[in-house]
Amino acid sequence: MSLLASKRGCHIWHRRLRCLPWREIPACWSKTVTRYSSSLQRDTSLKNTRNIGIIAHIDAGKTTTTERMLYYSGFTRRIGDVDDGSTVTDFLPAERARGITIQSAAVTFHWPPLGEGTTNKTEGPRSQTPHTINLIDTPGHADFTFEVIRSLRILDGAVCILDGVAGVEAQTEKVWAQANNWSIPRIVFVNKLDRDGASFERTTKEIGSRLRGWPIVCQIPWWEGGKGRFTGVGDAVNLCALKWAEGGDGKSIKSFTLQALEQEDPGLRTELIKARAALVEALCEHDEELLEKWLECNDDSLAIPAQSIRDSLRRCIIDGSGRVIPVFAGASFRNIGVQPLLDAVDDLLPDPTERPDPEISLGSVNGSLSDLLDGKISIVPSGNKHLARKSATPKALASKIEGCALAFKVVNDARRGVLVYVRVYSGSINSNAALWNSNLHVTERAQRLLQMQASDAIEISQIPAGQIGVIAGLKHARTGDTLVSYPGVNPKVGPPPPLNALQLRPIEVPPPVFFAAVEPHSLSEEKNVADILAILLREDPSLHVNVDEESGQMLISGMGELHLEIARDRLVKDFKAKATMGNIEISYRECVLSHTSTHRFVFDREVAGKKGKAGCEASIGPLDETATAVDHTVHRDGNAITIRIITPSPLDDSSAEGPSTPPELPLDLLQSSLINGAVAALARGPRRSFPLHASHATLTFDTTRDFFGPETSPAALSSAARLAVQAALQEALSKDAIGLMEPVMNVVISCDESSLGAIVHDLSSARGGHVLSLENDSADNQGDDGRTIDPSRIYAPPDPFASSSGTSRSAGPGQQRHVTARVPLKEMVGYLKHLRSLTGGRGTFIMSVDRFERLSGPREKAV
Ligand SMILES: Nc1nc2c(ncn2[C@@H]2O[C@H](COP(=O)(O)OP(=O)(O)OP(=O)(O)O)[C@@H](O)[C@H]2O)c(=O)[nH]1
Repeated sequence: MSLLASKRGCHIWHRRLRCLPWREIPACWSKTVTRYSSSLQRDTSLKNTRNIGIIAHIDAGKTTTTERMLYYSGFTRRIGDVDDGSTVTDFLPAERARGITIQSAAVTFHWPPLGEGTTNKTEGPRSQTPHTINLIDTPGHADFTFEVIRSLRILDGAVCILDGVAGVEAQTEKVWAQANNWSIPRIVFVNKLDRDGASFERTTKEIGSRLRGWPIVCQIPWWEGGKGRFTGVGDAVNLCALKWAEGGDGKSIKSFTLQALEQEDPGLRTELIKARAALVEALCEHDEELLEKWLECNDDSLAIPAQSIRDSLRRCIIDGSGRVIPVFAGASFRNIGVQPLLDAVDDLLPDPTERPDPEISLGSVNGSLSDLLDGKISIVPSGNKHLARKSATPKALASKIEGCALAFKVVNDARRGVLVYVRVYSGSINSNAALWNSNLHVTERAQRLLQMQASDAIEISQIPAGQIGVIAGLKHARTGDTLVSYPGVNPKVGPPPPLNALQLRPIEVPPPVFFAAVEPHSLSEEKNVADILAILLREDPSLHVNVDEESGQMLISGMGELHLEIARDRLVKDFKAKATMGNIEISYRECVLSHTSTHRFVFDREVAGKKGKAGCEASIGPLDETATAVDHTVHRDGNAITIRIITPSPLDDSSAEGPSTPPELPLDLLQSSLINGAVAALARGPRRSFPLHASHATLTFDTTRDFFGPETSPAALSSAARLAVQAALQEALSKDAIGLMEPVMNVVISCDESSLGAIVHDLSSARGGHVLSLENDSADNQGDDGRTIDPSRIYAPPDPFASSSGTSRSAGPGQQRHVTARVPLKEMVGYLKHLRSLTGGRGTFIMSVDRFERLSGPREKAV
């Protein structure tokens, strides 16, 4: 019924304007289809799968665009609205209340919708075949950058949405650079072109100057009559223009050929021909194949088939270097431009098989997953006599890996419990498989596998390599953990070492710089609050919780004020914990200024009704980054911990490397127990209870002296290590050798030339900052790989409103400047308000932790 109605509406629209027949517009752009269900056969072919993310600055329109994508794909029956809190992807109450995306939501849909398009086509646009699109919506606020990075590493491609008014913003640059690091192929969508002050030309030039790649304009905006309402786009790839019906749901679109444009809008036609020439010329600079085609066509850029251009665009972006950036235009809020953008996702972005092999780490060994599976990485540890004797080859050991997946998101679902989103990298994860968590060293069963559609789910039996899915029922897995299916092993010990330490695409969690105390309202509520915090930590590993051993006080720390405010909302409003969160304060650090003597501690106490006894010796000093690591050294939270195990000289096996520990105390268990104890001691400094930083603890365990048979349990070892390190810290305190450190931020401020002086003065005089650089958009822009982007060589259609609205920012007082500075975090608290007043509301900034710096005398007193 709705299908008929929508078609009829379109026909009327076509007749009235005497343009092209209905069939010229891809059917999928306008039909309403029913949502797919588990009974429908899903196209799981990897060639037709796109794992993509949407990245951008806060408020650029990611959620608004996603909602349209879901609507046009037939996934939803109405368009959700960010402003009235009815979106599908922002489904946490805190997200809906604030209108921002906090956690990236993953959603699967098809484009074109299933049942449409031609299947099994061997040539022509890929977008004529239904593709499974796994879409990850990522947050744009700087406090959640870590969430973006975590999502980025599992993506095969990304759509970067820019606000056509604000242009390229600081956060976009930051996420763009991260996407370069992960080599993610990208296309850009310039959104909000309906708004006053929008400038496609300026934004395109900024893409060149600030994102440091060559923008290739694939679509140009269509302003009604050249200067009127934003009504559609000119498509330089397919040589046509698309006009959206005013005020509709975006399904009524008229297509005009170049010929039809002669009558409809000759100005647009002329510009479209220019755009095609510029597109071909720019691509030919990067792609020999297209150059040959162009020569074959006698240098006639209009004669080159659209498919050749699509293929060339694909080739140019597939390496993920960002050197070529296809640019599309639209206004998703007005429902303009989203369907061709979806086509571009199918046509230009890669499928999982076209992506580079994921990197892995196995303890200290790094490599790629396929090298591991092909037996090219030596994984038989020389000290492991058992494996060596069985002459198990690396290939034989690795080939037993049935599936390997990365948990990229954990969500607590009110109905289904904790859901773990995974991307599978090899083999498959099967329902009910035993999964070894190589971060936590536990085995868990994948009780149920689901395909998520934002808040809806379909049960599936398998998640194959290349796909994204959800595992329900896991009790431990956290965001960022690697899960390995390795049948036939003891669930307690997992795959043979070092496979039990296999990590996919490991990333570092940045240090938290704000903290707040969490006070449960009653003693009986303590356990509940601790459980809820544990779920929040599983969801977001950039949150940290420390419980003070002595006072029992819980401290939660995170990346920014908003980050902790959201954690508080989740705790109190979503989970209904009876607890109060105290003021959000800066998380300073303590550091050890000189080396202490060694302190031995023998722990001898009953723990949970079991006797525990273990000894350990510890000393601590400042961290020397230049020193070469000896013994077993690990780095945790900015500190180093060295474990020395002293054993009687090896008796039986002179070829064995490393100390031979008592059989009931395997070396890795001994080391990890001691490390856990040291980490706990370093989490709370002796002077002001701030965590230690830049300190180096050395722990010695002498098996003849510190080992007491079965009583030396992991818990006793950790306690002995903690108390020995604490004793060393107390010595440092008594010698006045504990200093304070503060987080110093790397700040990038974007402002007009006219506010630059006031900002720089304020930063360096009032805030104790150091200005590092002052850039402008027209500066000589050299990319990381040394490529220089000359903005004057970038094609972009002229903006009809540029001169009248004064939006040009290329020269004069309106020119955009970017101030990079290092400023203590303390001086940046509440800075946005101040910046707004200095810049008449136009300035924006982003910041990230640069380092911790020792506080000087007067600043120390102010803490
Ligand atoms: N005029 C206009 N407004 C838009 C357009 N796209 C989005 N908006 C508005 O811009 C605001 C931000 O849109 P969102 O979709 O929430 O932006 P976002 O990028 O998801 O923001 P975060 O989730 O906070 O990162 C909302 O008020 C939208 O209605 C557009 O094309 N034109």
